[in-house]
Amino acid sequence: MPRSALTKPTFDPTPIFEFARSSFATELLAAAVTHFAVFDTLAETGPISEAELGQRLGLQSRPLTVLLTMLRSMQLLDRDAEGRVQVTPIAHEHLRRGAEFDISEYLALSAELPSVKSLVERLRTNSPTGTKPDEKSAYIYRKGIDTSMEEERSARFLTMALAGRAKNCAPYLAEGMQLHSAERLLDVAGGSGLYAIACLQQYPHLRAMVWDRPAVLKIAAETAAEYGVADRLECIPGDMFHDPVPGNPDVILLSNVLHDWDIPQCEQLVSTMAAALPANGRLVVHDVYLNDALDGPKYLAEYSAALFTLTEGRAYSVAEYRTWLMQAGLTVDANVIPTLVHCGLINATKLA
Ligand SMILES: C[S@@+](CC[C@H](N)C(=O)[O-])C[C@H]1O[C@@H](n2cnc3c(N)ncnc32)[C@H](O)[C@@H]1O
Repeated sequence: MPRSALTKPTFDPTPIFEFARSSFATELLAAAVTHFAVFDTLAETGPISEAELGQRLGLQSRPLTVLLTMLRSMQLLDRDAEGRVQVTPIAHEHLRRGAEFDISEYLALSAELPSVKSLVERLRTNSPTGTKPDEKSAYIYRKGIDTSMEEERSARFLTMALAGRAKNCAPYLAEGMQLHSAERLLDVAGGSGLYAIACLQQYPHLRAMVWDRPAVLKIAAETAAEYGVADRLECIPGDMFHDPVPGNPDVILLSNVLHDWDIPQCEQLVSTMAAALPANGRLVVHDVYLNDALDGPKYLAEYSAALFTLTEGRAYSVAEYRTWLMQAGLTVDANVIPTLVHCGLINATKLA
């Protein structure tokens, strides 16, 4: 009897994901106070633009956004009326060296932990794991980087890690995708294929393709057999940045893909996928979404830091996704359809 990808979990695992990611809050706070002296810098300058703060701290845009999103979500920084970064009253009282109720020495206790020092180095160099000679990147493949996704054992480990989340989210995703009149779904960088598989089980007329690296597709093929949909699922090896979009899909899914990449690559991927769609075709993003003000929520600021350390991306806001989708000529639905584990679907259509 094939397995069902449409059975929902009894208990929502979201709190467990939050616990697992929460160490990034501790580490970023220690980094900000002790290694980057964010609060002392702002006490000296008063409110300044993000760009100027980035220059003073020696941080490029991606690490600066990850750090500021976290500190805003903790309500230690906010913006003044002109949008400049400023210290909040609680941070002014407690995180300024020499202030009467200063607690920064207490936070310095954790500043020398190896995990904090490693995060500080990654923030300074804007580099994920895989950028040192003895390391390999996780989840990302592009020409010129050494990545675990090309080697069978590590690709399996990383893909199965995400299959755990996918099993929980997939029944919700399949409902939310609304594929009653779709014919061919392309799951770009689809990993284990569980999202495409759930869609195939939910919509019996549908065919699907998973496009990913060859080592990852071995797992997708095994999973399709286990779930009894191998006859309707095609595994297509390729490089989404360089190869033509395969299979003439009328719906393209980008699930947890764009958050692995920096903004120029996100724009490139969205524009390539939009160009490959027929009139009335749909591009669907499945991801987590920071607040448009990039000030939280805290549990996603933590996830954004996790993504920053593992990949070349971070978490983005709905406003950021909307901008890329609209730039690519798509019409974006107003609502995000929630799935699970803070994820949701943004649906964008290529109107005729
Ligand atoms: C974070 S995982 C997402 C997997 C799945 N879509 C999900 O939601 O769980 C990113 C996937 O992108 C794939 N990938 C990375 N770079 C790629 C590239 N250049 N071409 C095709 N696939 C790529 C990885 O192998 C990995 O399976």
